[in-house]
Amino acid sequence: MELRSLTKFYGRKCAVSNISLVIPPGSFYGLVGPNGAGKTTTLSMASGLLRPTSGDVYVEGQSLWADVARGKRQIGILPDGARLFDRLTGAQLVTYAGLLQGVPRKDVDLRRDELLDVLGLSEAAGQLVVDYSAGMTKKISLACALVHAPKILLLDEPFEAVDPVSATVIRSILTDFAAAGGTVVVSSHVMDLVQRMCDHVAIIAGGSVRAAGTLEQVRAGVSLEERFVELVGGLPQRSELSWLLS
Ligand SMILES: Nc1ncnc2c1ncn2[C@@H]1O[C@H](COP(=O)(O)OP(=O)(O)OP(=O)(O)O)[C@@H](O)[C@H]1O
Repeated sequence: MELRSLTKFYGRKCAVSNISLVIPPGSFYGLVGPNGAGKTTTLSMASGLLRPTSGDVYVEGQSLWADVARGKRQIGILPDGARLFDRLTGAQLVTYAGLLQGVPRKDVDLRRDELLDVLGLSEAAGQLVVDYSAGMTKKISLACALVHAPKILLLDEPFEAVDPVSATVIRSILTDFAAAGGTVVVSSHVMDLVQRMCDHVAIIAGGSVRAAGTLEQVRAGVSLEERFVELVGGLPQRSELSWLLS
């Protein structure tokens, strides 16, 4: 997958400016950056959810935005704060996602049950998604992203609100997926996690790429967190908050 000169304006606000990234097949790619850096906007444009102001995304050399429906069949998406059909049960939602992607009914049934089991959601399968916790919602969204067996996974904050056991399960699913030749892109604020999990990383700040490449290239001999602070800027001066501490 390749992002070429992606730019997004929201009205007069430039959220993403000329972002280009080459994401090699089979890579586990981390997208890190401070709040408001443009990670969600970038991932949304890369997933076919948000039309770029300019630039394009190429999947296996073909323009995503020339035929979004075709591109989306190859991509599994975990959008940040996505609106789900949350009056469906978890099982119904995954079934719906699979059928929508054209997966045969018997395969959907099999994959859904396996995904719910692996993600620890079997018991909640018959519960409405609106009644799920934040972590359960994240996991059911991930099941929806995986059910059509895409080649590329674009996951916005997949570990946010997820308990440590589920996070380990998700990490191992993603690692196996990448080892089998699939491409995974995750955004995260957790540097340690990205450093342990990803083989490539891009640091984004202020809507543009500050560093990108293999983890080792970007780290340049220090920890990812140190490199991040170095590139994004130092810690802001904290006011005394005397009113809070008195
Ligand atoms: N729909 C929108 N309308 C206007 N501005 C927006 C919109 N969505 C995002 N922005 C702005 O674009 C910039 C990038 O936002 P984005 O959500 O892509 O950042 P992010 O890196 O994902 O942040 P976070 O880590 O906090 O989730 C921010 O300044 C944000 O305020």
